[in-house]
This record gives sequence, structure tokens and C-alpha cells, in this order.
Amino acid sequence: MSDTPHIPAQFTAETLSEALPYIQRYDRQTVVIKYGGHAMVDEALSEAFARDVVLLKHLGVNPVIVHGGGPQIASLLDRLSIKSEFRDGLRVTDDATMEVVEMVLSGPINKSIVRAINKAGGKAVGLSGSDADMMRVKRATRTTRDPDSHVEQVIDLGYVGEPEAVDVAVLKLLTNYDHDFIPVIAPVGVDANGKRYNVNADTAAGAIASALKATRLLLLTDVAGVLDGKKELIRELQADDVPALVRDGVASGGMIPKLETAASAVKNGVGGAVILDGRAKHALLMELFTEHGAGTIVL
Ligand SMILES: Nc1ncnc2c1ncn2[C@@H]1O[C@H](COP(=O)(O)OP(=O)(O)O)[C@@H](O)[C@H]1O
Ligand SMILES: CC(=O)N[C@@H](CCC(=O)OP(=O)(O)O)C(=O)O
Repeated sequence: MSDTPHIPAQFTAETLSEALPYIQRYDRQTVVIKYGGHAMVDEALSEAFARDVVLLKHLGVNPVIVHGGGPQIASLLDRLSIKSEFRDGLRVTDDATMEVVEMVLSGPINKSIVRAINKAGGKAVGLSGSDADMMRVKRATRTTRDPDSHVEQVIDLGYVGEPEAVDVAVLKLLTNYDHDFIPVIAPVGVDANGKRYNVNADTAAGAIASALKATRLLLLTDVAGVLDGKKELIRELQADDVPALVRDGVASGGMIPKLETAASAVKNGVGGAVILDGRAKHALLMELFTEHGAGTIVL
């Protein structure tokens, strides 16, 4: 036997040791993770995501997963020949679309994430915003201004919900340290009359993070983070910078709800919101347990 340390093993040990201050920082802290539909399409990445979530739980973090499924909804709508359009990053949702949205989000997507986490050794429980009346919503409204007459018009988005109140009782029960469950939540909300609504998954994650007063909200997506006009990564933003980025068109499409969610979450008591690249393997671990972090942090 040689006395020379086995270099890869020593490297692994050093990496673990360097993570100590971060492990201490996030001990017993709630981290809400928005897992987007684009990040789920790669099987190896999905497996790595599930393992990382289980690792977080073992390290003392309280992870709460809120998932999307936009591309998977689009694919089923397409197979059923139902046309779908987006306004400001939100899917206009009529009755038939809502049927498909709930079927896809609360069905195969939610269950496949639950199974992946459980296969990795966790105890995930699948829910939607309708369970235990968790996410109360109202009908979302958006307005647009006619460029010629400057008259404001209301855009009807159909059954798109805007969270009004989140009751975290069921989440507290599940994540209580006697039980150690990992909630996996589909973004389907319910109004005061019991009617179901389609909620953008970023918006849902932000509302849940605010209600839980999470230490971090992590929005995993399919870009490195928020890019500026020269397509360079913006590492840090203040919540007050967000309206100008949207107004000036630097952020468009799906990045609008993401940035608005991040800004409103930090204003509502979330420690910080990070928009980061879900295509990068171990994105969660890089963000939480290394000095460099990843993506764009909104503070
Ligand atoms: N300034 C910006 N920086 C980065 N991405 C942007 C920006 N403006 C618009 N986007 C678009 O937003 C997309 C991410 O939103 P979305 O497709 O809804 O992601 P997800 O499905 O992960 O929620 C990016 O792929 C990009 O095309
Ligand atoms: C109102 C609205 O737009 N809802 C989204 C819900 C799913 C979602 O947000 O999924 P991603 O995070 O994968 O984009 C939709 O129908 O696509």
C-alpha cells in the first residue's frame, strides 16, 4: 500500500469539506425549487435532479418542489389538435385547454417527479394547488394599450389564475422533521367557487415561497440566467431593476413571469430568488453549496 493519497478521493473529500459553511447556512431552511418543463426532457438530467433533491434533504435543507410542464402540455394539445396561444408568457386557457393542463400537470408529470425522487431514496408526495385548498386564486387580468388611440383594453386569458392566498398548513405537516416528506406541487389553483385554474409555474412557486418565507427560491430554466442586451449573463439584480428590463424588452416571453415572480418574492420576505440553468447537471448543488453560485440572483 502506498502512502500517497488517492487524488480523486482527496478532491471529493475537499469539495465536501468546502461545502461545510453552506451546509450550515441552509440547515433547516426552506428552499422552493421551480422545476420547469424544459429541464425535464433529458432523462439523465431528471435523475440527477431527483438525486440532488434527496441529497438536499439529507443535508438538512427543506426542499419544496413546484413543477411546470409547458412543453408537455403543448405536445398533448397538439395531438388533440387544440390550438394554444401565449400572452406575456401566459397560456390563454379555455375549458378544453384547462382539461389538458390539469391532466398533464397533476397526472404524468407530477407522478414521474415523485417516482424519480422516491427511486433516489426520498419520500416525495405529489399534490396540486387544489389539495387542501392550498392555492386560492383569482382570475388573472392583463391589459394592453392601443398604440394609436392609447385606449387600454383588457386581455381575456380565460382560466389563468393569479394566486391570492397560499395556505401552507399541509406543507408544514408534510415537511415537519418527524416525517421528512418532500412536497411536489402541480401549479393548478382553485378559486372561491371551487373552479380550477391554470397558474404559471414560476408564479405558483413564488407565491408558495413567499407564504413559506423561504430562504431561497430557485427557478430552474433552459438558459444560463437573465441575459442583458448583449446576451451576457447578469449575475445580480435588485428587485427594483425588474420593471425596466421588461419595459425595455430585454426580458420577453417566459422570462417576464420569472422576473416578476423573483422580484415579488424577495419583496415578500424570500431571502433571494435565483434564475438558473436547469440544463446544467447539479445546478442546485452548484447554486447552494459552492462559492460561485450560478445564474442570476434577484435580491
Ligand atoms: N433577457 C432574457 N434572458 C434570458 N432568457 C430570456 C430573456 N428574455 C426572454 N428569454 C426567454 O425566456 C426563456 C425562459 O422562459 P420559459 O421558456 O418560460 O422557461 P421554462 O419553461 O424553464 O419556465 C428562455 O429560453 C429565453 O428564450
Ligand atoms: C398560465 C400558464 O401559462 N401556465 C403554464 C403552466 C405550466 C408551466 O408554467 O410550465 P413551464 O414552467 O414548463 O413553462 C402553461 O399552461 O404552460
